[in-house]
Amino acid sequence: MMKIVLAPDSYKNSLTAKEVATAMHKGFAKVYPEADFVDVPMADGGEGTVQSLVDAKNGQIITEEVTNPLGYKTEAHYGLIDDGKVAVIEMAEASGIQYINQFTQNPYITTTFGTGELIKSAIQKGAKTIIIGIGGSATNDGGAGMAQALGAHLLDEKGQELQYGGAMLEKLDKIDTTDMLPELADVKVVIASDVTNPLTGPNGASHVFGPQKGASEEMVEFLDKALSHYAEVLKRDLGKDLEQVPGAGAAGGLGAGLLAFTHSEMRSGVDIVVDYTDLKDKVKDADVVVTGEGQIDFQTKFGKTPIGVAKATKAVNPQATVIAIAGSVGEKISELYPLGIDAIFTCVPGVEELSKAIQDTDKNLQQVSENIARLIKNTK
Ligand SMILES: O=C(O)[C@H](O)CO
Repeated sequence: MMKIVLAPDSYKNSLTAKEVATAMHKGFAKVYPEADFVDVPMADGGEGTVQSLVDAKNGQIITEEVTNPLGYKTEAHYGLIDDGKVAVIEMAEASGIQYINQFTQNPYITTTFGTGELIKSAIQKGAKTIIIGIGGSATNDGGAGMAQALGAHLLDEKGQELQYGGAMLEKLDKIDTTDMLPELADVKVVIASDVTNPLTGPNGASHVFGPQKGASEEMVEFLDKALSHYAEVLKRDLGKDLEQVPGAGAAGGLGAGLLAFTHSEMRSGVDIVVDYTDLKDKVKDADVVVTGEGQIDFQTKFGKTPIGVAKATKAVNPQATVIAIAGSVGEKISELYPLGIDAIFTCVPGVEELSKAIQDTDKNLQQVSENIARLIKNTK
């Protein structure tokens, strides 16, 4: 029997990954009603990762009141899967750039405290592994707020707790971890970072991502020095030398903070999702694997979902046909063929307003999926 696996990412501002998979499934089922279908919502550690993993694994969404980057209360969500043993968190839920605007943005004071509160909530509910997608942040605090929410004391010369924000790190004199959540010792943190920048320097968090969070040139210099000082104290007090580690500069240095204060490792986001959804097992006897994302172009090769799905499939089943369907197909997609995607299609039927294309995505995806299935059937 024909086996067809539908393993797309979400289409941003349009459909969740589960909804995309369902639309593809419906289109293929018109031509192959008897086929063995497996829908696997996918993600790459970015926006939508919590929803995709919760959908793929029949998990649960948890809502918590936490501190937003500006210090106000907000509601944020994370996921629990595998009977609550694994939590899935997107840091932007609590500490993302959507919380600031041109009037309120100020990376001197924005904090990752809320991300720490989400981690704490998950641990208190029994999670032993935390998958955390980092990026899209409003912060430049090196994950200091996150560490404080988990009980670390970041003290100044007078032994006073540092206030929120990246600028305060300049005053850091001592780190005391004795009051940190004891359960942290048995928790593994798996970090999916959106970039590989180091913590400091010209390619570091402050220089590259500070301006988008409201840092002027002068602020960038100050924040970079503050993070460098923070890195020195992390090295001295926790024995972790993180300043130039790839990904340490992600999410305003939250990468460094997680590596310093938790038992953690950085991995490619899509590889994490491939593992937790058992994708390789599901595709190993598949005839056709369909993946996709809202916009596909040569940049997809830098760790986006379709390439992760294609590589995972070809590693265990080189004979399978891997097809990608996207809303928009951009430049140099030929760079994706040697990486395992056999053919790429757009689901947009013609020149039209973006809003219309977004509105019709479900219908259009079904249509193109049916057409692809008809072609496959005809050539078999
Ligand atoms: O949050 C940020 O600073 C950017 O997305 C890079 O991680």
